[in-house]
Amino acid sequence: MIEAKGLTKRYGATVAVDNLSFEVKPGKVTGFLGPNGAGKSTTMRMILGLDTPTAGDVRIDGQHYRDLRQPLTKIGALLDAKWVHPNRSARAHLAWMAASNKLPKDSVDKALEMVGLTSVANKRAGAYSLGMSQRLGIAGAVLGDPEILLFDEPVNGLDPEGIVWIRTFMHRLAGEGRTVLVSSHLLSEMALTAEELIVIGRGKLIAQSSTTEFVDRASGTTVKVRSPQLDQLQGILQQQSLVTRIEDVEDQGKVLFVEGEVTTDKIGETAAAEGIVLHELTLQRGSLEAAFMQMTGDSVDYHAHDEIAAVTDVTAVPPVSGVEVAAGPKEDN
Ligand SMILES: Nc1ncnc2c1ncn2[C@@H]1O[C@H](COP(=O)(O)OP(=O)(O)OP(=O)(O)O)[C@@H](O)[C@H]1O
Repeated sequence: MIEAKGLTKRYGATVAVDNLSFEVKPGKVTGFLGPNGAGKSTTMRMILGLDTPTAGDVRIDGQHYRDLRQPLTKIGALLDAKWVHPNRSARAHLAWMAASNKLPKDSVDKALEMVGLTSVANKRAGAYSLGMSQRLGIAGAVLGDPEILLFDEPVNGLDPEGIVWIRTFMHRLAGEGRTVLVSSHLLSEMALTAEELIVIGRGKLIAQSSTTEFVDRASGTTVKVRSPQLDQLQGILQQQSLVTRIEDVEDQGKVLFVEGEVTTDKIGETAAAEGIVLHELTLQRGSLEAAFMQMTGDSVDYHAHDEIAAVTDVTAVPPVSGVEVAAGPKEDN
């Protein structure tokens, strides 16, 4: 488990992280979200002892990083996939990491196998594609078989196949009972990857909850109903003080939408009691993009309004390609 209490980091006049408290629990993938400059990387660096908090504290299973005896066996991290020496092979790079951390010799082969780099392990890392470099960075993170893993923007710049691979890999690590914290700008991808979320803005905590709760709280749920007796059903639901509207939907005809605190069970039972035929009864959730924009709107430092609008407009892209919420594209390396 990772536990931050009142974590604060100031760089001169800039408050990068502001009195941040959160917990990252084992057995789940926790997404770490926030607009550009929200303080995600600074927080991750403080967890790893690479930056010293100005105030507050962050601990890994009760200990500070600097007090861990063999850090790689407790916590592994991917912060920057391109920090490997370009002339070194993946195997040589991992062997050096393993030796300097007194890890068993077979840890290198195990890590290469886990990330699928065995067949190219002797090639120089400088010739690797971005996807292969990310895998090598992840191999470094899992080398010591740690219980806790941090990944800063692991899917940045990857193609759809690479993104799906990373998602599956994160789920596997969490399924093994590990604690997995992953930051990303790709919200639709995070919606598929993370069960839990920590959302920050301007260094402050905005929300910590399950992904479903976060989305439902910010954007609510709607029940969609298709029926040949829509007007009759609408009348009955309105008598129950439910908020309803009927819309013409392309290729579907008239559709009834019921908003607010309502379940498909309740509507189904009401319809059955009145002998109303239903052709469709579906719970519709808001998107993580919409919830994120709503919750972090005030904490975005330097978005132009038209940039936010542009981002909102592209939320219909397929899940795998994701949505970039940042004000500008992040560097791939
Ligand atoms: N070494 C530093 N010196 C001065 N300011 C810094 C330093 N590192 C970060 N900052 C500032 O702290 C704030 C938080 O930055 P940080 O990189 O942690 O945010 P982030 O959420 O990771 O952003 P991004 O998504 O853009 O990577 C920003 O205003 C940034 O400019």
